Amino acid sequence: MSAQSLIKVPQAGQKIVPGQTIPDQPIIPFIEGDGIGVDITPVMKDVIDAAVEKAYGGQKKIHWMEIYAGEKATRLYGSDMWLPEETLAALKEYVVSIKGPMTTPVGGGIRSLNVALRQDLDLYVCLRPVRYFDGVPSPLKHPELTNMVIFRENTEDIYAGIEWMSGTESAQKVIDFLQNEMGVKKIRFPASSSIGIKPVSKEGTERLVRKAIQYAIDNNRKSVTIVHKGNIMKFTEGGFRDWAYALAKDEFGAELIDNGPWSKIKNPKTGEDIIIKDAIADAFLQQILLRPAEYDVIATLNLNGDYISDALAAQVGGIGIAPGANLSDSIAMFEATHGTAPKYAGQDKVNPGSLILSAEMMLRHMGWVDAADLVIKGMEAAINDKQVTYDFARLMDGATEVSCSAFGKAMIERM
Ligand SMILES: NC(=O)C1=CN([C@@H]2O[C@H](COP(=O)(O)OP(=O)(O)OC[C@H]3O[C@@H](n4cnc5c(N)ncnc54)[C@H](OP(=O)(O)O)[C@@H]3O)[C@@H](O)[C@H]2O)C=CC1
Ligand SMILES: O=C(O)CCC(=O)C(=O)O
Ligand SMILES: [Mg+2]
Repeated sequence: MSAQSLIKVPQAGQKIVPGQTIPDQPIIPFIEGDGIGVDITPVMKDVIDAAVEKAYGGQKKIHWMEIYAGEKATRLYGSDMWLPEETLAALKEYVVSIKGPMTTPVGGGIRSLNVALRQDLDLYVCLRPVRYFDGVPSPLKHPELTNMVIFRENTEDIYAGIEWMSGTESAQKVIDFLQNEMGVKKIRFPASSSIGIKPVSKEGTERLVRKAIQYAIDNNRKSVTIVHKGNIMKFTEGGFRDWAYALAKDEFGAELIDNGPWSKIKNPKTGEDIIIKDAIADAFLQQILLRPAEYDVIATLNLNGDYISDALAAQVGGIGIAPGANLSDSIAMFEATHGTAPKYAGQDKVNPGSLILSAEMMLRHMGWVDAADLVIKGMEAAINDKQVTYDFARLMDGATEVSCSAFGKAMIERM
């Protein structure tokens, strides 16, 4: 890694320090992102600056600090510098940050930088709330019934990227080990198989499920559903389910309903029951379409969570307004659910809503609730006035299609 420093720390502004009051003038690092990052990131900053200015009349202000990863980093630091050391250091030091999407090639090439960031910073919760905004076009008759919050495990599973390419010495070694030492007889076509490993741990499951249940308690939600494929992958996905139920019992006092496995917790803050239940992933994917009102907080593994995120986003209008956060116990890095949408890059066309709503989550995380509320108000009003980007305009009657930047302006005018 290069020792050169390209990050310009803003002259004014202060670091956010975990456990201390958020300063009025925090420095927030941002990664622009590849592809449509160049379109959506500046719009997100403008909208957030306007909301903060309007909410606090200049008393509070974000000092944005650009840090680099992905293709932009390779242009600035050198051709193999996808994730410079100083970027990682800044994300750790400044604690709260936001990023645009980054490209991961299919098949060969670099491994996901997004996954690398989550693993290096141990951002074990991927938090993705899915809610409906009035007026947004949706394929469902009652999209407003979809109101779920996904807690996706963010550091383990097949997503950890432990795999070996077919035909390599390494793949052969693993196959030999499995066949000769572990008695595995079921690898079909062993001479040409690539092999991947799926680690799922008790600790990793427990810390994720603990956060999901605590969220349900703090936000007065009705249920937590553990989504897994534990009938087939018994010790990984099945382990996730069993450890999750056990944690609900041991740490939150969950009691079995009838003979189980469903259980319930009395919310200590409201006295209401929170149902702890589970669903097998394939059945869950059809039920969220047919009976979405029955699901609330979702706790799931990494790959399931990836699929479920985009599927649920589609139910409420698509990944143009699907926000998210990656969280550890001390660091929060916000990012949209969608990727770099390369065919639209640089066209000022796509919906900046996902990244703006990710920043809205960031404002709430900082306790800047008035500014966050203004962001929601601006978005609701722009959609209500049918001033929307192409993704909504193509499905709405009487809409005016506006550009990415014009949607940001439409939001600001309506705060
Ligand atoms: N966290 C991250 O950084 C992520 C990165 N990626 C990476 O992004 C790259 C591209 O992935 P891909 O599979 O094409 O998925 P994308 O999410 O980038 O795009 C898929 C489709 O979703 C729609 N879409 C995405 N973003 C928006 C937006 N802001 N506004 C409106 N519509 C949007 C577009 O649909 P339509 O064509 O219908 O207009 C687009 O073609 C890959 O390299 C992938 O690895 C993927 C996901 C997350
Ligand atoms: O890292 C990537 O390229 C894809 C990640 C992704 O799809 C997600 O986290 O939702
Ligand atoms: Mg995804």
